[in-house]
Amino acid sequence: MEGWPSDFVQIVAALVQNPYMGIVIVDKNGYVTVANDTYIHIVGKTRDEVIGKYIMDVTSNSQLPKILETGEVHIADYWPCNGHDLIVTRFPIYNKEGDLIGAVGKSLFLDLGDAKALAKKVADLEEELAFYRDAIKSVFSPKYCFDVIVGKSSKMARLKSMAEQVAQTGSTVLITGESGTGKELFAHSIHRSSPRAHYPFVRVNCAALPEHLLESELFGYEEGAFTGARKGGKPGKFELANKGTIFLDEIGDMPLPMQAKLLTVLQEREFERVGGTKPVRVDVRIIAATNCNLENLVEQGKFRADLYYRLNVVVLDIPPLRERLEDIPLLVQAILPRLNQRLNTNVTNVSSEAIQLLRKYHWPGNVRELENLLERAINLADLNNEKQLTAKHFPSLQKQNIENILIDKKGETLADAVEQLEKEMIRQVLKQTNYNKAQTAKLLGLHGSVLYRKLKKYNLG
Ligand SMILES: Nc1ncnc2c1ncn2[C@@H]1O[C@H](COP(=O)(O)OP(=O)(O)OP(=O)(O)O)[C@@H](O)[C@H]1O
Repeated sequence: MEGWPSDFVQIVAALVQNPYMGIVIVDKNGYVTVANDTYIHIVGKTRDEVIGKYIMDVTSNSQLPKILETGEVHIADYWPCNGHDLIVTRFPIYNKEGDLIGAVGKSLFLDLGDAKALAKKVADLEEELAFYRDAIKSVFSPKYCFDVIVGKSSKMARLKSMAEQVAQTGSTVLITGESGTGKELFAHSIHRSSPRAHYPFVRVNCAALPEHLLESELFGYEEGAFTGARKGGKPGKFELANKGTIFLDEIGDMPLPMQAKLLTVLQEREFERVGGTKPVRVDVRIIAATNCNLENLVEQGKFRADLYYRLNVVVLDIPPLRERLEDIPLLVQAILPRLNQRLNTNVTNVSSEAIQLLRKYHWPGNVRELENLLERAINLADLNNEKQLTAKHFPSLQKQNIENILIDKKGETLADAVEQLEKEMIRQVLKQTNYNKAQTAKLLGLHGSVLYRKLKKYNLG
C-alpha cells in the first residue's frame, strides 16, 4: 500500500462496497490495497488473506500485473475465477504527475449467470415488442389503410394506386390539393402501409406556429437555450419521428428562414437543436402537403426554389370533389356510419333526390364540407320519424339549386327563368308538405285551383 494514505484507502473501500460487483485495487507493485466483500467472496478467501497480499497469491490467474506492466485497459474481458464465470474490466490508475500508481479490477456481474439472466430478459422484451409491432401492423394493414380513402372515380383510383406504390419506397412525397380533399388522409395511409408503419407518424402544422416556436418544435432545444426552456431540453418533432414519417402540413406557409433549415435536413439528414452544438442524425421520411400553388409562391419569392425541387420528388395531386362528383354516393355511405357513431343517431341513407342535389353543388370545401353538410342535415332531421335524409334536410343546397337555375338560364327569356323557378319552388314545397296540396297552396299563397293548374302544367301532380 506504498504511498497511499490510510484514510484514503478507507474512503475508497467504503465507496466500492457493492453486492453486485466485485472490485479490487492494487498498488503499483501488485499488492491489494482495497477489495470489496463481493470480490473477497468471489476469490473464496478471508479479508486477511486478501488485503495487503500480492494479487497473484490471492488468485493465480489475475491479469492485474499485466495492466501494471503495460498500462492497458481491458474492457468486458471473460475471467473464470474460483468456479465463477465473470466479465471484468481492468484499468490502470495514474497520479497527477502521470506515474502509474496502481490498477483496478471490476467484475461487471457477480456471475455470468446474471449476465445471461439479463440477456434473457432483454430477449423476452424484444420478443414482446415484436409481438406488439406485428399486432399494430395487422390492425393498420395496407389494405385497411387505403380502404379508408373512398373513391372509385378514375382520378381517385389512379391516385390511390400511385400512393400505394409510393408507400413502399422512402421517397419524399408532396401532396397538393384544395382544403378538405383528403391530403392528411393520404399522408396517414402512406405511412401506415409503408415499412415504417410501426414507427411514429408525426404531424406538424407549419401554418399554426409563429416562426420562433416552429424552430424549437421541429428541431427541439437544449437546456437553457432560452428563458423558460425545459430542464434537460426537449426533442423536436424530427427526433420524435425517427425511423418513422414526419408530415409537414401547410408547408406553403413555412417562413423562409425555416425553409433554409429544412432544406439542410433534407440534404444532410441531420440538424442541431436550438442552443445545441452537436449534430443530431435522424432517419425520417418526409411527406409535405399544401393547398397553395408552390410554383406561384416560388415566383413570388415566398418559397425557396431549391426546397421546392427537393420536395417535388413524387407529387400526389388530389382532385377537388367537384371533379369527381360520381364519388359522392360512396362518400355519403362511408361518412354516415361515422357520423351516426359520433352523434349517436341511426340515419340509414340519403334519398336519391338529395344525392342529385349533392351532385349539383360545386363543393369549395370538398369532402370536409360534405361531412359538415351531412352532420347539419342529421341535426335538421326528425329522427323519431325519419331514418332517411332527403332534399329538405339540405336547405342551403336547395337555395343554391334555385340560384343555379337562374345562372343556367342566363341568356334565356325572363319568362323561361320564372317558369323554372316556379316549378322548382312548387316541387320543393310539395315535398316539404308530404304532397299535401291544400297545405302547399297555402304556403305558396296560391288559390287551390291555381296550384292544380300549375301542377298539371309542370307535370308535378
Ligand atoms: N377520399 C376520402 N374518403 C373518405 N374520407 C375523406 C376522403 N377525403 C377526405 N376525407 C375526410 O374529409 C376530412 C378532411 O380530410 P383531410 O383533413 O385529410 O383534408 P386536407 O386536404 O388535409 O385538408 P386541409 O388542407 O384543410 O388540411 C377528413 O375527415 C377526412 O377523413
